[in-house]
Amino acid sequence: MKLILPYLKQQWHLISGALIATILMAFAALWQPRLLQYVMNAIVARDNAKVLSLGIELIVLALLGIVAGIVNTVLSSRAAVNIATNLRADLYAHIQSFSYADVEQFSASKLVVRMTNDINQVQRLVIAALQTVARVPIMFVGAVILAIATIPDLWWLLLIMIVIIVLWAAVGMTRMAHYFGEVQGYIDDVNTIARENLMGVRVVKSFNQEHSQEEEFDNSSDKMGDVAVKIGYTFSYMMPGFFLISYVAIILTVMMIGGMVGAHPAYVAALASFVGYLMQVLMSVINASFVLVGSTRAFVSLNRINEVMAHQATMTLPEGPAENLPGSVAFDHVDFTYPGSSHETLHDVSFQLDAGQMLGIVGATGSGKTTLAQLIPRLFDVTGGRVLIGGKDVRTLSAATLRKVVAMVLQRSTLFSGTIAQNLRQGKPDADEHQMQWAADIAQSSEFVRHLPGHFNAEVAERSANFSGGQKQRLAITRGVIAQPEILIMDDSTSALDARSERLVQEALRKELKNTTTVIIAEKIASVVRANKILVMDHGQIIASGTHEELLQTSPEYQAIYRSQMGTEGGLDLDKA
Ligand SMILES: Nc1ncnc2c1ncn2[C@@H]1O[C@H](COP(=O)(O)OP(=O)(O)OP(=O)(O)O)[C@@H](O)[C@H]1O
Repeated sequence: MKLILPYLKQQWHLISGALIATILMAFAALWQPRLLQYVMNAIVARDNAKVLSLGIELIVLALLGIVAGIVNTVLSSRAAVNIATNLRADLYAHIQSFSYADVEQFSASKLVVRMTNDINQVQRLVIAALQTVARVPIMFVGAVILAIATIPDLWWLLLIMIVIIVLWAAVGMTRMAHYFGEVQGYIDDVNTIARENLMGVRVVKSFNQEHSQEEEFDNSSDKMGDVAVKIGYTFSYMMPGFFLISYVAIILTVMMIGGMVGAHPAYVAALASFVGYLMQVLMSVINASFVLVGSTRAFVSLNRINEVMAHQATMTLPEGPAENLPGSVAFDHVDFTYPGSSHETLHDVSFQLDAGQMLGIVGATGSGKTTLAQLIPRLFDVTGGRVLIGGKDVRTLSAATLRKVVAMVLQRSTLFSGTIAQNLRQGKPDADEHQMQWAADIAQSSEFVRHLPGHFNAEVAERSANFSGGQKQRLAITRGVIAQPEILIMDDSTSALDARSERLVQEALRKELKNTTTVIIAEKIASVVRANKILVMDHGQIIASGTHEELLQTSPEYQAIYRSQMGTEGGLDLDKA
């Protein structure tokens, strides 16, 4: 609740208007049975003039109720939408401050559900609350008082009906609250499965996995459906139960009044009014229980949003302007364990690289190459030792400095929907066409961009589905080099390029980015053969380092990798490199 209070305060004018309107609605509704009673009395007394004036009063009251209802709906919807929009914007901004590890901890699809479904629940709660929170207590208390004032002798009947209805509502509500909590969990599951399947649609299709994926989705969806059926079932017996209780109360009222008419003839005219109040008491309890049920669902959502909002980014980068730093890199006895993992992924990693040098990293799959590289732009913090750029611990560098000095190109390059130019400007916001062309020439992407309609203004589809793997990698390299970073990390980012293109990229990098330090993670030895230093990784440790020639003499592991690639594309290419 604390989470939503500031948002409610921001909308106080709309909320006050909605509450005033709902209070007016309550009073209009409460007065109607009483006026009806007066009309009955006037009819019995054959006072036509009074019947007419009371009739007009009834119509005016009904109109007032309708207008107040419309005003309430408009204002409460607007307040709820504003609150949801502001909350969503703040949630999104907060998630943006998360480190890579934080996003992994929650999982991307769960964060999306928080921003969509959970916020919608809160929006619905605000609307329901503004429509009922003030009205229900007024209606309930007012109807009870007016019912007793109408036929004081039947106070006990009213009391019994209220107790039974409240108990009945409590039984149903407890069940519903439980089911709604369950549904929310299943929504998360269904979203995760749908997201993974749709994002991996090519794999699903190529492995003919549609059927098994469908089964998995259906399984979770069925569980959600089962709970929804239970919710429907609970509704289906709760509502008739409410009406049964009220009909029994009405029959008892009529029977009781039948016995009292002798002593109180006015009770006949009061009957309709009393029954009207009985129904209003009933409706107040039903409305209150629905809002409470709805709010348990929304409170689950609020808690889930709060969980994200309360999560402080595990890593914050210092604020400050972008510094100029030389591109030297040093690892000083670095240990690293992934958050939540029980074993060290990197152990005692130390090496030094001067500005402008090229570092190659090779090693078996899972040996820690990517992990090592991720520590340079500080995607994660070391758990022991230090990573230094230009002689400074990366933990002391501002976000602006780190982003300016280091660019990282990943194997699975992510391009965003929009245009090629927009994607390239993520690397350099003020990049002009000339600079784009220069970077594209280095990354060997100018040839295919030239053939696209609109060239750099060509469209990039969602998940860059309109580009091949090699084209995506070339564009990602273009984005990486466009700002001429001091340090360029290429994590297996030429794997989809043919040997000739890869060699051309490397030659262009050497020629155009002479002062840039390059860190190249590669499967193929041919990709790193010209490096000033090559690290051979195994189980999170550097087991050998040196130049290609040195390693061929000294490292059996390097020799083994080299031999395994002889005669392959990489091995053949090595001779030409
Ligand atoms: N986000 C993560 N959370 C927990 N463990 C991880 C995470 N990412 C990687 N690992 C683990 O860390 C180890 C090193 O992974 P890393 O990706 O650095 O290897 P790699 O040498 O780059 O492998 P490859 O050549 O296959 O890309 C692996 O055992 C992997 O399972």
